[in-house]
Amino acid sequence: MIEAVGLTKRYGAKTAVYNLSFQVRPGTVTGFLGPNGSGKSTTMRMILGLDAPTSGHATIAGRPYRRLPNAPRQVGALLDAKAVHGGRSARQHLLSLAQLSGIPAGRVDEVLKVVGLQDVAGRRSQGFSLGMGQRLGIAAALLGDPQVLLFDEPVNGLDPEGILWVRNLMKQLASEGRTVFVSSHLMSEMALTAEHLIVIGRGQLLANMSVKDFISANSADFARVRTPDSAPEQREKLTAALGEAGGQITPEPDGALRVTGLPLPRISDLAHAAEVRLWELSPHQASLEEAYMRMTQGAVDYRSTADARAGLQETPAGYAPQGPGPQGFPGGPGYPAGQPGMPGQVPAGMPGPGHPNPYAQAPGAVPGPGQPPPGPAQGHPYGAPASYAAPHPYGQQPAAPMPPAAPFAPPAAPADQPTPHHEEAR
Ligand SMILES: Nc1ncnc2c1ncn2[C@@H]1O[C@H](COP(=O)(O)OP(=O)(O)OP(=O)(O)O)[C@@H](O)[C@H]1O
Repeated sequence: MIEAVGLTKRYGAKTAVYNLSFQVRPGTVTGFLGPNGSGKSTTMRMILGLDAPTSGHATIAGRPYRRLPNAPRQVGALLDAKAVHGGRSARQHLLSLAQLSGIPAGRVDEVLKVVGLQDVAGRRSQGFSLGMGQRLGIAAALLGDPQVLLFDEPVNGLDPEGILWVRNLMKQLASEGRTVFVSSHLMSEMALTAEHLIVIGRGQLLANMSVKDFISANSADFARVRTPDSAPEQREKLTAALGEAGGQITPEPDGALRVTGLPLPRISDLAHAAEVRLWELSPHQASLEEAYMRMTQGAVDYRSTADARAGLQETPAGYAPQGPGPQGFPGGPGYPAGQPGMPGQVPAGMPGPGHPNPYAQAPGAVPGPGQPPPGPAQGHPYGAPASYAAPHPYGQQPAAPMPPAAPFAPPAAPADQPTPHHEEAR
């Protein structure tokens, strides 16, 4: 199990992670979601002992990573697939990692097969595509057959076959009783891969709950209603009737109406009473992506000008932006003990009032209790040391039965291709 307790990380004036507490349990895939810059990588680096927390602590199997006996044999991680010596072949790279951790060389070919790189194992990794680099990083994480695995954006750059393979691999690793903690920006993918979610925004915990609960807590159920396209007056009549009955109606781009606040039978009765024919009356629930966008909309640092959230509904009624949150939300039932409740616990730099998410709507946003003023720059270089290579684990057990991936059709690049100096410097 991975546990974070009150994790806080400041880089000078920047609070990257604030008072983050959660547990990642074995046996399920736990997704780690958050907008760009929300602190996911920083959190993973603190768990892996690569960054020192400003306060709080993180443990794996009850101990800080650096105090784990045989840490490299217990924990595997993919943090940065590019942290590979480009002049080495995939096999050489894995062999050097294996040697450092006392892993038998035979394990290298096993993991190369698992990730589908056996046919390009002799190629220099500088010629690898993004997806091949990801596979090599995953191979390194699996090298020690570890019980605890952390993957930062493992499907980055993978094609659909690769994404499916990663999904199945994560699930299999979890089904073997391992702890699998995986960050991703692909919400649809996370919905298929993870059972549990930890969502952060601007370094703070936004949700810690099952995918199912996350979607239902963040989605306003709505009905789609369509009247005959050839009769716009019917649509207007229905809009008026539903509005009078207390429904909220939003036109959809295809001419349908999105109705909230009225149950389906009531909509049907109102349409009947108004003598409006319906071509469609269907119940809908938001996808994980929509639920995620709704939850994090006040905690996004970097946003495109064409707002992808256009068309999303306002915060659903009953979302309880003030007072106790829903199950698993800050201040709500099931929320992890020791987390700051809502309101008034928003640290400096967090969104202020008016944002439709739990933190942003907390009245009187103030620095967190006991939060010291920003300290001097911490001087933790973000890119150093070689990140995913940090925990190069190995378990003495025989290799876990993992499904091999389809091998790559190797690109035509000679194995002895000279390595430009600047590439080596990566
Ligand atoms: N070494 C550092 N020095 C200063 N600021 C840093 C450093 N590392 C991270 N940060 C800042 O901390 C915040 C969190 O960054 P982090 O990389 O952890 O986010 P993330 O959720 O992993 O982002 P992404 O999804 O874009 O990878 C960002 O604002 C980032 O700029």
